[in-house]
Amino acid sequence: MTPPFSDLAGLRALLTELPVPDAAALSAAQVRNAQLTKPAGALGRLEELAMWYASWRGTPRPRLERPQVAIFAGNHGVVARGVSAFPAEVTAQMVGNFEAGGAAVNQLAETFGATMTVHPIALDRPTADFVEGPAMTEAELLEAMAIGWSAVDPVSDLLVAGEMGIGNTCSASAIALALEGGRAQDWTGRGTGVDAPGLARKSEAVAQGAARLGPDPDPIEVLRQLGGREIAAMAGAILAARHHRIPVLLDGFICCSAALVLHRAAPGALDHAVAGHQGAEAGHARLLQALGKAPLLALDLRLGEGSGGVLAIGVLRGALACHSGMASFAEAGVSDG
Ligand SMILES: O=C(O)c1ccc[n+]([C@@H]2O[C@H](COP(=O)([O-])O)[C@@H](O)[C@H]2O)c1
Ligand SMILES: Cc1cc2nc[nH]c2cc1C
Repeated sequence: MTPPFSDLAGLRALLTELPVPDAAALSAAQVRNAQLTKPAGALGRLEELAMWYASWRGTPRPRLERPQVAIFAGNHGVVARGVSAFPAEVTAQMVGNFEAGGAAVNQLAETFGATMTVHPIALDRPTADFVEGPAMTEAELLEAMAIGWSAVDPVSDLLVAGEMGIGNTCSASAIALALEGGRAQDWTGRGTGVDAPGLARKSEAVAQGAARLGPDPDPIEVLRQLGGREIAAMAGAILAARHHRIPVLLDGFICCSAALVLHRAAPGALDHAVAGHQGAEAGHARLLQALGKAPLLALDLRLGEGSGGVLAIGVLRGALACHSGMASFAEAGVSDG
């Protein structure tokens, strides 16, 4: 679907008029939750999860039928500094692997019944090295965000935004540092497994890139200056999902850096999103704290591709099956204490 913005002013305007959850569906779901055959609260966070989902879908007894995974790929100029364990050509090679069905996320998407689309963005045109200057022009940022927006199928009932991009943990760390502050080392991890000298180069690049922006930078400008195309596309996709009232399961460190941009640009911009997992990348736990999100899973993943978000579909599906399928005390003839 064509994005309803063609310039930064239009994008900023959208962030001020975000759809809100359906209050009537939420209260009906709360009433239903209280009547189900279990001790109050016994399904723990599954109860919250089901009611959250009901509120965004506008129905007290929802099912999850059309989950969508959208994977975005981009290349990064900063890779020339030796900040990744892998060369940049792996990005395009993995896109081929996604298209052929051979990546981990293909198997996970199939396991959890999600459709999957792959969106390589200008792989032959890496972003500029963000240590030296802006990673993207305004037009490039808008193009990438529009690709993300358009990738979201309005009839889907769940979105997982995933990514592939050699060097993108460096970009994600710089975004986090610029928006949250602290020390570059706190936000910088090993990504695909860079060695100690590479980690030192990466941390230095993160520090220098964020320092270029000065204190309290504008979040959308941070995305343009330090982001990658796939990160901008994920931000566009998460925003589109909000527009269509499609709940989102966030993936790993890079996905969460895209989410952070929206979170800082507009309070509540991630109310339709839940953290699918907490990964092993240094900085992800801190990033989730900054987002105020508790993860559903913690499996030490550090893959990206949307993998942790897709795995969490199973948890959400379980929550919805209980909420929408269980009998009430009255229906089952069980004394409600
Ligand atoms: O999602 C994560 O938390 C995550 C953590 C570490 C690595 N990755 C993936 O690894 C790639 C980036 O790693 P790097 O070392 O090249 O910056 C990129 O393709 C990501 O999908 C992803
Ligand atoms: C092989 C490989 C697969 C990936 N999937 C996501 N990021 C990746 C990085 C590499 C290097």
